[in-house]
Amino acid sequence: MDREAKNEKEENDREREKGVAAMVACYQGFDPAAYLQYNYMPPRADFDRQDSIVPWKLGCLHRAFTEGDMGGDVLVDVGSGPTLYQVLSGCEVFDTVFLTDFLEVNRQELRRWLQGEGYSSLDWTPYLQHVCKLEGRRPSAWTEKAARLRSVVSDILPIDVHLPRPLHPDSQLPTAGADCLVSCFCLESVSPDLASFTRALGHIRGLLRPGGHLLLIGALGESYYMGGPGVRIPVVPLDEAQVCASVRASGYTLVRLEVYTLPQGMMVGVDDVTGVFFVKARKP
Ligand SMILES: C[S@@+](CC[C@H](N)C(=O)[O-])C[C@H]1O[C@@H](n2cnc3c(N)ncnc32)[C@H](O)[C@@H]1O
Ligand SMILES: O=[N+]([O-])c1ccc2c(c1)CN[C@@H](CO)C2
Repeated sequence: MDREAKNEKEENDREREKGVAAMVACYQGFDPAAYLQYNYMPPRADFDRQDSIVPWKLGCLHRAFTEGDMGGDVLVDVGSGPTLYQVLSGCEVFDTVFLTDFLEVNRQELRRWLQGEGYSSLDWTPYLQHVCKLEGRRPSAWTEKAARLRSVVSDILPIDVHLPRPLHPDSQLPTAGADCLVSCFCLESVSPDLASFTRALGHIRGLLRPGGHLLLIGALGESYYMGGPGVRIPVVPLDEAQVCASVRASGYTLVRLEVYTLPQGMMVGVDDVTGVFFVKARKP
């Protein structure tokens, strides 16, 4: 690499580090309870509304986890935040689940749920009941599903998707890697730009064994969201083509893309998201 190219690379690296550091600063005010209130209560989480976002997400995850092409023991959720919906189907398929997040406040929120009912900021019962219905079980089986999830969560780990190795080396992940990754509204919400989003996809790919699957849910057309009162967090605005290109450029085979377009009733003033994507991909 000649001197000029080396200088340009060093400048780009410095810019990238500044962008990532700025994102870290944005997240210092993240408020798990407020975030749950904004996004995981009606109308966005209304199980009686055909056009509600959360039932659409749960349907995508249920189909992806139960269509018969997944196997193994270990599921890792990347950037869990204070939410559990993303592993309610997967916990029936995998015997070991790792939840992960960058912030201790979110890891603490998840630990509170693990302690038992009534300790967490949101009542996840309607979610558990809805996924039981998707599985053809009676809604009252939600207590069995809650017990199953509590039994398979192996640890709640710190993670940073901007590191080439996002998890700490002694995180007890199998050497070969996880059998499945799920990640929802994380990478585009923590990356300063598209290149960083794509790089983070590459970093988490290293957590996955060859032949393992990635289930990715994220925001389309979003430039910011509120992570709490007065906590405005910038987001990389993505379109479908960029999502597919980044998934492929970071070394996955795209299995399918599903897209949800927000109706007016789902725009509640906490972000400017216009759609949600669901990607099922595979590490060759
Ligand atoms: C929009 S929230 C998504 C939460 C949840 N997965 C969901 O589906 O609602 C983004 C999450 O990314 C986490 N995060 C922030 N910086 C991160 C980083 N560098 N690496 C991994 N996660 C990060 C935040 O703490 C937050 O929980
Ligand atoms: O409607 N939802 O289910 C929902 C859930 C979480 C989030 C959004 C929408 C949109 N903003 C992202 C942050 O980038 C977080």
